[in-house]
Amino acid sequence: MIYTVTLNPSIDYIMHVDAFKEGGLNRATKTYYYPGGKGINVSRILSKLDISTTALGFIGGFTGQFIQEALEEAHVNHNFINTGQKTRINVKLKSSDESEINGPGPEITNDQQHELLQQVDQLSKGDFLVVAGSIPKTMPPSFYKEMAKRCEENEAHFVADTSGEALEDLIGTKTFLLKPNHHELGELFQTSIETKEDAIYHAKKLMNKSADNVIVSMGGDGAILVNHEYTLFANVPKGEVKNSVGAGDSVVSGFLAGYVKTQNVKEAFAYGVAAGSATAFSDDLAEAEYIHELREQVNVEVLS
Ligand SMILES: Nc1ncnc2c1ncn2[C@@H]1O[C@H](COP(=O)(O)OP(=O)(O)OP(=O)(O)O)[C@@H](O)[C@H]1O
Ligand SMILES: O=P(O)(O)OC[C@@]1(O)O[C@H](CO)[C@@H](O)[C@@H]1O
Repeated sequence: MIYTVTLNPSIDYIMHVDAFKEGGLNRATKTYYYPGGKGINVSRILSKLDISTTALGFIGGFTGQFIQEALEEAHVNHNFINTGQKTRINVKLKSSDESEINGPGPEITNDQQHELLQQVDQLSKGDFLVVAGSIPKTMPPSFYKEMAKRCEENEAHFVADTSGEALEDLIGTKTFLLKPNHHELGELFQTSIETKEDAIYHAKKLMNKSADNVIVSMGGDGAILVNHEYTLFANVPKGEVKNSVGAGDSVVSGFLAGYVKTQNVKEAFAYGVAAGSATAFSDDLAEAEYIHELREQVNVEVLS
């Protein structure tokens, strides 16, 4: 089973506005509501790809109720802890540019944190736990590391798509996959990543003997994967980028779906990149058929 954790889920409220004017009255031409948060997105795509998944995390209020109902409609299992406070709404404004306003999220008590850790303790050997997204301010940045340690004890695979202090904290902790984008990797090592060589050098530093695989996505410039056997580069398919929300989450889902189906890291990597681009070229998260179609356009090169 692949479990995902979203500590700070959201309703993603997508607003399309022609020629947005700051400080003026703008009227949206189209609006959409989606269940959001990075872990939830990973679960939604896995489910589209017929991979069994359960979404965990904290949820509450009418917004939390909406998310649970939307996940049920999409046949995504969930087992959230109720915070008794409203889950946030994140605004994604699509005009000539994409702008995002993400809410802060609720306070999570020590008891609620403990309850989530107890759920993680129930994982079995071979399960996957994917943690992705921001950590609410009332929780320690080391919370992901605590979950990773518990996964190691249970022989479950730990996967993280995070940045900043939470990512730094995972260096030296056993993980199956880390997936920063090149900006997040640069920020971690206080540098700017301009080339794939820069990305490879710093991905290896992040891998630091304890991560099995590190993927660094570089938007339209492709992606690299390093592990203890080889270094790979994947191109991205060509297309019109419509939506970056959830593209990074799609890379993680595609990789895991490919890995669970084939046990082959190269194939999983190609599938992850195809899934990322399929979402980037769609209005919402990608559909399975489109991911399969784009997979044919992704070539994985073994660099060393
Ligand atoms: N211009 C593009 N052309 C094709 N694919 C793209 C493009 N931009 C992004 N993608 C796809 O989306 C994936 C993730 O993009 P990116 O590297 O920007 O990660 P991210 O910043 O984590 O994503 P997100 O914007 O969802 O947070 C890429 O690996 C690629 O598959
Ligand atoms: O505020 P966070 O937790 O960093 O990111 C949350 C978020 O922007 O990430 C997802 C896309 O990756 C969206 O569904 C959601 O709104």
